[in-house]
Amino acid sequence: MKQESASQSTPPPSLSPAPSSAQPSWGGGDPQALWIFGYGSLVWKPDFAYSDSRVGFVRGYSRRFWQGDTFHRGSDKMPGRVVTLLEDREGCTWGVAYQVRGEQVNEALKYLNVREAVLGGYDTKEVTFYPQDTPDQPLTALAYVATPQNPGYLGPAPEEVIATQILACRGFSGHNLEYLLRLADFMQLCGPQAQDEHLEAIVDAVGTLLPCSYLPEQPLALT
Ligand SMILES: N[C@@H](CCC(=O)N[C@@H](CS)C(=O)NCC(=O)O)C(=O)O
Repeated sequence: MKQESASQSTPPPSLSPAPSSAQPSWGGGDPQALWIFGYGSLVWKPDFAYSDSRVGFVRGYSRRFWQGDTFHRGSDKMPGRVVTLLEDREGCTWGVAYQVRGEQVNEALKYLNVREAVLGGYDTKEVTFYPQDTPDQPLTALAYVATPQNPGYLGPAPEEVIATQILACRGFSGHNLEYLLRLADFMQLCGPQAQDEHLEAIVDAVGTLLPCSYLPEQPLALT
């Protein structure tokens, strides 16, 4: 379901995946393996054992801070804002895919079921993941996506409103601002080809709302 025009760039031609002849594989050729795609807190805090990881992207989805969170980064009275994936033909979302193998598979799924589904309202969805270094060898991965049907879903709001909510919320995993900035840090590390205008607009709005957070280029001369 397309709820707003695409606002994220797709990867440059050099990163575009190979023609459809390249078929995704669940475990990258290893029958005992499973890839799990993270695009929010899983990017910096997977908190499950894995055997391999890849930075890369999924196409056909845009990341949006449209999921409410009353446990990790918010409370019942003040739900925080965390990310989900919005189906968007022109969308491209960067994140990290983690390969779990053997006993790691069940351990990871049991852990994520509690963290993402029970506590977060996310469902699982199969996505095609394109590793940054080998986009012509896509992988099938499991992603946790919060759909509009889940009770915690908050849906679209102006980025300034989202920024205000993020600044006001904290939960059992920490402040909602930490969640936003850690994701922004990851996107910085991905390089210039990884753009997320929605995320950038929220970070800019936070900067406007928090002028005291402005750090001058040069260290202040302490008098
Ligand atoms: N499913 C997305 C988003 C996951 C996400 O951010 N989930 C929240 C649950 S509401 C979480 O685990 N938060 C832990 C934290 O904020 O430290 C991902 O793959 O990263």
